[in-house]
Amino acid sequence: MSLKHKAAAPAADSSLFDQSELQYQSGFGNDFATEALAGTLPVGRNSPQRVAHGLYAEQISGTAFTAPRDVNRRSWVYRIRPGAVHSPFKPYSNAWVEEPLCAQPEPNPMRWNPLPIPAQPTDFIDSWRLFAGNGAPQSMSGCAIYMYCATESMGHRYFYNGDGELLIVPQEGRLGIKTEFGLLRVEPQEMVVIPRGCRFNVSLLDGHARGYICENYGALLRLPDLGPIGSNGLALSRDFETPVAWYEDQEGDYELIAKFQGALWCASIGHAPCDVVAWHGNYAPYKYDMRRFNTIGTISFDHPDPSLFLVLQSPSYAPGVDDIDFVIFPPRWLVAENTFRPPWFHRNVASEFMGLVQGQYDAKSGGFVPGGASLHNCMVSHGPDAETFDKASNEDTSQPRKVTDTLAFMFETRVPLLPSNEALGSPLRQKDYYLCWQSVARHFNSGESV
Ligand SMILES: O=C(O)Cc1cc(O)ccc1O
Ligand SMILES: [Fe+2]
Repeated sequence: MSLKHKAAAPAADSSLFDQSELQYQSGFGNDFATEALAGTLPVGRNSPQRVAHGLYAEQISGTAFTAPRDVNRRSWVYRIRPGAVHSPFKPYSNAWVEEPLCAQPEPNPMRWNPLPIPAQPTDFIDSWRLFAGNGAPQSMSGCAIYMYCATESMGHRYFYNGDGELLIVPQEGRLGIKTEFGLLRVEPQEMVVIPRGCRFNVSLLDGHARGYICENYGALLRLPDLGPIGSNGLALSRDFETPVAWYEDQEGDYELIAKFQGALWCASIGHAPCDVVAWHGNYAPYKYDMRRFNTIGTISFDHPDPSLFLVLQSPSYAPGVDDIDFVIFPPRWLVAENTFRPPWFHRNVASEFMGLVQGQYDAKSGGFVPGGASLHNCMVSHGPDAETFDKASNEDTSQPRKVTDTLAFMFETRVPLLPSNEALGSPLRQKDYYLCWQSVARHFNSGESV
């Protein structure tokens, strides 16, 4: 049953995001305080007997009440109506959540072409396609990986995800995102994280939009420790941007769609859900411009492990082992001498789902295209294709070389990723992907040392 509300996006929506400078607060996981109406935030307490301006106080907890202070995340929001004011949720069926994961995945490398632009008008929420996943919302560990390709703004439809936080990586088309915590405009080369439970609405600012989503059921994404790198480097805390308070005060026919325990639900709601006038706390959406990543690599020899490209991690209970690593491969100098510079041939206990936002990835001469994806599961052999291998083994490594105009990324997971049946059988799947290694030549000569 689809309760899809066909109301068009209010005209004001696109102009909301037109402002060249939306305001953001800086710093990863900071304790923010922001008000759209001066004098709203209570001073010295969270829940006064009566909140200023006749608002309601509501706490949104993203971690256990008793989580250690350094990982404890919660925010207090002061809103026109409490979140509970909506009609009961009813099942909302939509193919993308019902799509099963393959129970018996094959140990083959896999690669897909980009999702085409849908022929039917499709908004952000209806456009998700499940590609792979592991774990389960019920155990609060693991993830699901989707790709989206949408042609319509969400209008009066809002969404929240009770199963996990959403890491969204746009590949084409800017997104204007209204959230309970304020407005975000996100463009390709940026990424955005919407916390579990946060209500939001996506407008398309460029006609259509395509990208990747990692739904994280487990521990909240955080910045990694830097160890011997020191106090600066990789993604810098100050470059993470969280919106300032913004609210809509509209009555009308709205829909609130929820994802909860692997199913979609829909409730009607008589007002626009982003009615938070002020908030404070450290549980809120944030975006990050990946062009700001301080990429660190070797200045001597050898190709380091890609953990050096880690932006955010969702830690597991095993020390040093993450449920999810979000890793990026931005433009960078390659200077390693007497080194095979691109990614090496390898097999990895972790499972690697990759996407390409722009340009060419340095391990592949073709086939891995912007908007496409690849999956190299636990211990599946992969690495540079034959052409890349030949080129890199003959490159003059006494000269530095710059890798430019490129941005690839990887969702790397601790447990194997089960591809969806839809992804396995999709016409987008490059069934001939394995061929890119079949012409890797035999050079063995027992009489020569190099
Ligand atoms: O292309 C890949 O497979 C991702 C990757 C990149 C790299 O530099 C080293 C290891 C690795 O898995
Ligand atoms: Fe790899």
